[in-house]
This record gives sequence, C-alpha cells and structure tokens, in this order.
Amino acid sequence: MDRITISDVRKTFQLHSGQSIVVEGKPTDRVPVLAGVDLTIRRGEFVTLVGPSGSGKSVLLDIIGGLTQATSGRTWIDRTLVTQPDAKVGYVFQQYALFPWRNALENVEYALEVRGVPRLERRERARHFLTLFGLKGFEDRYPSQLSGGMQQRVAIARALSTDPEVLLMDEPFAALDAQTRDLLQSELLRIWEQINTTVVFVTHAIDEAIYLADRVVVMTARPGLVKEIVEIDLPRPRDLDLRNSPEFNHYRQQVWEALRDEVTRAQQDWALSASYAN
Ligand SMILES: Nc1ncnc2c1ncn2[C@@H]1O[C@H](COP(=O)(O)OP(=O)(O)OP(=O)(O)O)[C@@H](O)[C@H]1O
Repeated sequence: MDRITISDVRKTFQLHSGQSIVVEGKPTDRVPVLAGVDLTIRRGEFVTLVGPSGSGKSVLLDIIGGLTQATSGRTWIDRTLVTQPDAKVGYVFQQYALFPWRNALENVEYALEVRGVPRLERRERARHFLTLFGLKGFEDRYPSQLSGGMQQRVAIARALSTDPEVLLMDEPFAALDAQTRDLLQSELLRIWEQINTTVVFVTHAIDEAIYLADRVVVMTARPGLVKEIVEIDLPRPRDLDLRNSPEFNHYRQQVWEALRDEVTRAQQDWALSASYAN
C-alpha cells in the first residue's frame, strides 16, 4: 500500500531584489528548483534520495513534511493532502537540533510532551528509545557533554519516540566521522527493521544510499526531477560487509552512472551562475 504520493511537484523560488541566476543562458530572479517530481513510496519502505548539490532534495523533503509549499503539484501522506506539518511525520536534520538546556532524556521527552503524552508514559518511552540507541546511562547528559554521534542518536530517538508514520532524514550522518557514520547506519537499520516506519533519507553518499535503501531515487541537476529509481534487491538484515560484495558494487556502478552526468551539469550550472550572480 502507498504511504506517500508525490504528483507533479514543482517549486520555484523568488530571489530578493538585485539577485539573479542564469537559467537557459538568461539571468532571472526566479529559481526553478523542482520541475515536476512524481514519486510513490510504499508503506514501510526505506527510500534514499541522491542527487547533485542543489537538485532540490531538501526542498522535496520539506514539501513532504509540509514545511514548504510547492508552487504546484500535490503530495499526499496516506490519503491526506499535505498542507502543513503533521504530528505523524518525524524529521531528523544534519545538525542535531537538540535543546542545549535539556538533557538527553528531556530532549526525547520534548517531542512527546508537545503531543500531550502523560508525564510518566513519556519518561518511560524516552528511556526506551535512548536504550534502543545505546544511550542507557547517558540520560542525564546535556548535548554539550555528548559526542556528535551520540547527539544524533538522541535526535533520531526523539523523532522515533513519537511513533511517526513517516520519518524524513536530511543528511543526518553527514557531519559524522566515517566509523560513527557506519555504526549509525547499522543501528538505524536494526531499529527500522523492528518498527517499519516509512523513511525518506537524503544523502550525498552512494554507499550509504544503497546500504540503507529498498530503492535509491536519483535526482537530476537543478531543476530536479526523478532521473532513475534503482531497486536494491539485497537481503535484509544487512551488515556492513555487504558493501564488499559484487552485487553491491554493481549497484554502486548503476547509481553512479545515473548520477555522473547530473553532477557535471550541476557544476556547469554553478560556474555559470557564479559569473552572473550579484
Ligand atoms: N528559500 C530559498 N530561496 C531561494 N532559493 C532557495 C531557497 N531554498 C533553497 N533554494 C535553492 O534551491 C536549490 C535546491 O536546494 P536544496 O537545498 O533542496 O538542494 P539539495 O539537493 O538538498 O542540495 P545539497 O545536496 O547541497 O544539500 C538550491 O539551488 C538552493 O539555493
């Protein structure tokens, strides 16, 4: 069954007065970012979005999350048209976005607090999700006392504690070192396999995109469109050694093939824009 339906979604941004970019050789103050995205995501599916910088991945995530309105086109979660943020959608950003004045437990509890979950229940759920993410014993630590990886674990625990039907993740591991990133990818998969939330995950890293996903969606250079969808038919549960397998390498090549020209196009786009922009 379908969880998210995106139909002909377009987004154009209006720049400030005096600003411009070059589109099709001409300076303009209107930036087309998404040019008619169609995508359907199944219930419980893990979809990763890859594409060159500026291809509108984050904007698309914001549209799904109701944080940004599309210029035209529609997005539904289940059968409800997305017009504003919804409590059944969780969000995890690249920056940990924790409250520095709340400890780990209180940070997770916050998401439950705003949804009106009674005090004892929210404390119990917050503890449960911190434990799931290996943070038992760190409940009373403040964000400044936690490593980047631990902070991101708290942020993911917070998003999952509300039992979201959809979890949107915007490069959540990009700021982490390689080992922590590997570890968190595996932890996320382990937990996702238990709860089966629908996940849409934006990343620049091809290996990460393949390792996590049921399907990798490759976006074109701006204005973004779905260029190709690669079904990842690798067994689950997955472990990191899978990345050394010939099957994984085949997907790596397939995704890179789809992406390569778009990355080049995006680079040309920036070079041109930079020579015109104010
Ligand atoms: N509020 C805004 N006003 C004008 N342009 C914007 C605005 N928000 C985003 N953009 C432009 O939209 C384009 C797509 O941005 P977006 O952040 O979605 O790209 P992305 O694919 O996520 O890129 P990256 O991989 O670098 O994060 C960029 O060119 C960006 O400059």
